[in-house]
Amino acid sequence: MATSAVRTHHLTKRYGTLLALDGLDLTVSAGEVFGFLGPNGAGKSTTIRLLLGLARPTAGRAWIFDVEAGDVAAHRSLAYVPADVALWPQLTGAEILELLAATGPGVDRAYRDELVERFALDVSKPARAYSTGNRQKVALVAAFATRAPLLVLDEPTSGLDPLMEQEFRRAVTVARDRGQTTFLCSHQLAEVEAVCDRVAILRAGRLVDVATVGDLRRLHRTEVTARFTGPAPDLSDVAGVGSVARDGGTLSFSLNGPPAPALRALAAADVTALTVREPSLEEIFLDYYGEADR
Ligand SMILES: Nc1ncnc2c1ncn2[C@@H]1O[C@H](COP(=O)(O)OP(=O)(O)OP(=O)(O)O)[C@@H](O)[C@H]1O
Repeated sequence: MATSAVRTHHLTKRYGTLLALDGLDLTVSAGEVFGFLGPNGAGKSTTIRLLLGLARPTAGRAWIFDVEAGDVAAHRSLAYVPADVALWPQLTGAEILELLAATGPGVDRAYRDELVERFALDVSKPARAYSTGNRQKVALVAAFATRAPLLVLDEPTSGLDPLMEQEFRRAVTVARDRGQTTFLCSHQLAEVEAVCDRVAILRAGRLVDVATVGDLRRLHRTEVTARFTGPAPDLSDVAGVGSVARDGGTLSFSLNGPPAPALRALAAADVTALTVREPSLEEIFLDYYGEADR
């Protein structure tokens, strides 16, 4: 049995002179929830199109469960939710779910009914009457109800309200419990942080990092607050310490790298309370790209 759900080797896509994807090497293990992040134009959708066989690579290769991406057989293993869901306008939600069930890799009808309830989807309406969020719900219900081993989700929750976002997270967890793999492309960093085992960060077509959210946090700055009595600890020239701010008996600073030098400096003062806050994925993302790139 294949242990990788998605594998790419030097996957490259060029549009004229633009290098949209530059030698991507990636392995997503079967059963993982994998986040695929990057600012606009980083090459995320290009990667997905290559994985689905909707575009041909300029160089390199990609496999879905060891089947060449683009091979019709690869489609039997996956369900896809595009960023812009287009549905047949004259068909009702229920008819569309039936149509997708007939063409997809098998469907769990009982679970599909449960998802329709959970996502509060009125399947009696024709698709032309659906809002963006409702179209997205139809595609999500259809994908989550399949037994496809791989779910490829491109910005699947951009139109969903916070309640539905919770249902989405729940459905991803159920998929993981069933052993399905989720490849999730998203700008909702809190969502990625909540559901993903690992994340890949892409920038200008190149892979910047692949790591667990925990590992990323450890690599990035932590925010430290220390309350003290007596003279303020001297943190000038302490390795890794930056953005020091003092407000009366409270000192806050950011810390990069090992905490030992900062702790030694704090030990010299009478510290009464210490809080250490790990960065959110959003802060890590901004560290990589800077505010201007968002
Ligand atoms: N068919 C195309 N022809 C020419 N250039 C393209 C084409 N498709 C994508 N590009 C370019 O390739 C680069 C990567 O685009 P892509 O859509 O993969 O980015 P993305 O990471 O999905 O961005 P977003 O978050 O905005 O969806 C961009 O510079 C884009 O303009």
